Amino acid sequence: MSSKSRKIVDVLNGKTVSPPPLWLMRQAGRYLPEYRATRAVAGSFLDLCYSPELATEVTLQPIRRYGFDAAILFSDILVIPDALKRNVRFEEGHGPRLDPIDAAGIHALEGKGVLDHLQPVLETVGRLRGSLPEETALLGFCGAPWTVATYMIAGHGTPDQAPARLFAYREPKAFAYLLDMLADLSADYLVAQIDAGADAVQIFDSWAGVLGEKEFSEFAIKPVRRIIDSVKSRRPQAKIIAFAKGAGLFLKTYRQDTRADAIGLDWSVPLAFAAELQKDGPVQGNLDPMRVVAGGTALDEGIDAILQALGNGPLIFNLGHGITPQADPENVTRLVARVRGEAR
Ligand SMILES: Cc1c2[nH]c(c1CCC(=O)O)Cc1[nH]c(c(CCC(=O)O)c1C)Cc1[nH]c(c(CCC(=O)O)c1C)Cc1[nH]c(c(C)c1CCC(=O)O)C2
Repeated sequence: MSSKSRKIVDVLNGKTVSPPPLWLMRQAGRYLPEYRATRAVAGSFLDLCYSPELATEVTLQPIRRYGFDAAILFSDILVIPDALKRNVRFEEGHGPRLDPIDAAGIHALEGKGVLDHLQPVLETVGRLRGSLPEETALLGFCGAPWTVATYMIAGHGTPDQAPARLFAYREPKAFAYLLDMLADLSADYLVAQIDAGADAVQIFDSWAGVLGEKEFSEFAIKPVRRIIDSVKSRRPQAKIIAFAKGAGLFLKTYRQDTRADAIGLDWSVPLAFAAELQKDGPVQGNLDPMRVVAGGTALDEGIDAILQALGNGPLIFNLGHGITPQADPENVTRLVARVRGEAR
């Protein structure tokens, strides 16, 4: 690798970097006109995910425009269920749809061909490492088993993941089998992304916040720990960010028990608590994406509060969840300048 170190990797190694490096969850997406233009010629959303040429292009778009410190592979957490033949599709205005799975379906899942199916995504990772500026980190990712399982069981997004919570109580054996299988496939997938050129990987547990205490331990911590142990046993240098949205007070034990190098924080995490969490290691977050829609002083004040509370420790500046399609690209320009201290 290069002699120049990538700032996000430095932070993941526990260093304080000032100003903090930044990237935004969902930084390649519908708020960007160039993304919408590529999306329009790509066919379906999954066609875009499986086209190394177009997926590379949309990954690079926000890097060209804003010079973020990291690019995140353009793909989706649902490519694993797609590789498991769950008939994943993205319908305009409806979000993802899958064939809902039951206990018998879970035991019939066939994991063998999954990495072959994901070969185009791994090719995208390799192309990206060859096209990115030397100083820009490349992040790979996967969904956490709990969040991926919620979509597989319900067959679509729901406000509270009631179908998956109910299934977990009624069919504990099948559910545990599904989480273990997703964890093992995800670990293999992350190792392959690292080998293809990813500097670090993020595990997205977007639905961790609907779990009770015991369930958080069983369904959020345990499978993510299984992924991290598996990846690190094979690639000891691998750096892993774990983002459990809505995990609140569980975040302290989440970091300790998953052994993630950094934890992602959503915007509901109080900054004083975030500073406590930062004493145990690097944190990433946590601006409310609506502040990027609002712009102006709402944006500036949100940024300043995070920098003040967390800027003197290991921090990767990010949003508390993905940027939304309503965000004005000009507000992102303003955000980048302010985080980098160019606008105060
Ligand atoms: C739960 C989840 C999914 N996908 C993902 C998560 C976890 C993070 C989160 O909670 O946001 C992760 C994801 N999805 C996407 C990325 C790309 C990388 C990035 O820029 O962050 C990443 C990291 C692209 C995408 N994934 C999706 C889009 C929009 C689809 C389009 O362009 O037509 C993008 C850019 C589609 C998607 N994919 C998913 C949903 C619920 C949707 C529909 C929501 C929507 O329409 O905004 C599942």
